[in-house]
Amino acid sequence: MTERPTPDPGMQGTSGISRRRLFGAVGAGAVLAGAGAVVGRVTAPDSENGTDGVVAFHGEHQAGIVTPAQDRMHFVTFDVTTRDRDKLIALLKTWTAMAARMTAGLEATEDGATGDGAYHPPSDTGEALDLDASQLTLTIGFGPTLFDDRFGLADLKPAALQDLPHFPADNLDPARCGGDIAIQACANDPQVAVHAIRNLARVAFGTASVRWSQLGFGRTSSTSTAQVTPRNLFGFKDGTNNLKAEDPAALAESVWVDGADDQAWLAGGSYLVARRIRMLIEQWDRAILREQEAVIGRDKREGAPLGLANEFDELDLESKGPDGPLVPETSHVRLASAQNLGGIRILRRGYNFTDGSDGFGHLDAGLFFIAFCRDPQKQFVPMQLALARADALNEYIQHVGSAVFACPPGPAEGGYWGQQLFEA
Ligand SMILES: C=CC1=C(C)c2cc3[nH]c(cc4nc(cc5[nH]c(cc1n2)c(C)c5CCC(=O)O)C(CCC(=O)O)=C4C)c(C)c3C=C
Ligand SMILES: [Fe+2]
Repeated sequence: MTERPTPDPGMQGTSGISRRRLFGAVGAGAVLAGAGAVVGRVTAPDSENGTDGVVAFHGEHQAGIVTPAQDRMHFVTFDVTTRDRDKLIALLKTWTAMAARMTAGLEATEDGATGDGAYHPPSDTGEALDLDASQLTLTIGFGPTLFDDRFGLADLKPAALQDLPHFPADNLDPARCGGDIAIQACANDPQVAVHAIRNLARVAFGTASVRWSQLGFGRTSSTSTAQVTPRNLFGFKDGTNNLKAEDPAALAESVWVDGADDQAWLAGGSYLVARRIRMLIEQWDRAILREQEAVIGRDKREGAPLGLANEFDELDLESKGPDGPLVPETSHVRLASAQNLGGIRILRRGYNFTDGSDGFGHLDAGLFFIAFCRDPQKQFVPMQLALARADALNEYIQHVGSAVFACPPGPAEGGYWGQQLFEA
C-alpha cells in the first residue's frame, strides 16, 4: 500500500505536492460561482506527469484512461435532478475547476477546508489535507439517459451510446446500473480518491445526486509496459494481454473515438463500459489448480498461455497436446482473444472489490470491470456475447451491475468537462 507522506508544511521539495492553500488560481468564489464562472488555470509547481504524484488534468484525452492504472478507485454515477441546462453546465464548470485543483494536489477550493469562515460549512471537506496528489485522475462520462429530452442533447447522442443488451446469465441489480453521468476517481491513496468523489458529490447538491458507487482496491490490469501485471481475486495475473499506453497505433484503432466516427464532439474521447462482476470465491477456492488454469487458459504462477513458459509468450490458439487444444475451447482467454474475435480489442482498467458478505456466508467480492473502447457496440458487445455464451469462467462469476458512458475528450486549459458537447 502507498505510504502516507509526512505533512509538508513548506513549499520546498519536488515530491509530494500536498493540498496547500498558497497557490492555485481558482478560488472558492470562481469555483462555486455557478453558470458563467471562469474555469481558471491551475498551476502547481513540479507537476510533470508521474514524477511527483501529479497527473496532468488538461489535454487532448482525459486522464485516467491510458494513465498507468493506479491502485485504488472510487467510481460513482449521478442522476441529474434538474431540467435546467444552464444549471447543469454550471455544475460541469464547477466540477472541472475542482477536479483541476484536486488532481494537482490542492484543496477542492482555495483554502476551502478552513478558510471560509467559522460560520460556513467548509467548501473542502478536509480529509485529504496534507496528502500527496497520489496520481489522482478524475474521468467523466455521459450516459445514454443524459441525451433524452431534458437538455436539448438528443441530436448529439452518438449511435454507439446505447444501453448494453441483456447477456445470457446476466443478473443485474437495477440499483447498480446506469446513470446520467459517471466520474471515475483513481489514485494511489484511497483517501484521496474518496475525498475527490465526496467533494464533487457534495457540490452537486440540488443539480445531481449519487445513483450508485463502487470502491475498488488492487488494480486488475496494467495499462503500461512499465507496470508489473497485478493479480485478480482468483489469484491469476490480469492485464497481461491488455492494450498498453506505449502502443498509440492500437489505442487509435481501439480506444480513441475519431471525429469521423459519428459525433464530432466526441473526437479524442472514448467509451467507458462498467460491469460489476461478482466472483464466487468459495466455489473457485474448491476447484483444483488444473481446472482453474483450464478455465482461464493460462498457468497460475507465471501467467503464461497453457503449453508455453513465459507470461508474454504469444497466445497460440492452434497449439495442440495429446488431449486436444492446449488452450481449451471454452477457456476465457481463447474466447476473449483478438484472434477469436476478428481482431477486436479493448483497454481493460478494472479493480478488485470486496463489499462485506452477502448474508448467506459468502463474500460479496469480485471484479469491478472497466473497459475503454472506441465503439462499445462493435467491441465490448460481441466480446461479452462470446464470453456469456461459452466461457468456462461463467461457473464462477455473475454480472450484477452494468453501465456505459461516452467520455468526452480532455478539457482544454480554461475549458470545462463536456464543453465540446454543450457548445457543439
Ligand atoms: C468482455 C470482456 C471481459 C470480461 C467481462 C472479463 C472478465 C474477467 N476476466 C478475468 C480474468 C482474466 N482475463 C484475462 C484476459 C482477458 N480478458 C478479456 C476480457 C474480459 N474479461 C480480454 C480481452 C482478455 C485478453 C485475452 C487475450 O487476448 O489474451 C486474463 C488473462 C491475462 C490477461 O491477458 O489479462 C485473466 C486472468 C476475470 C476473473 C473476469 C471476471 C471476473
Ligand atoms: Fe478477462
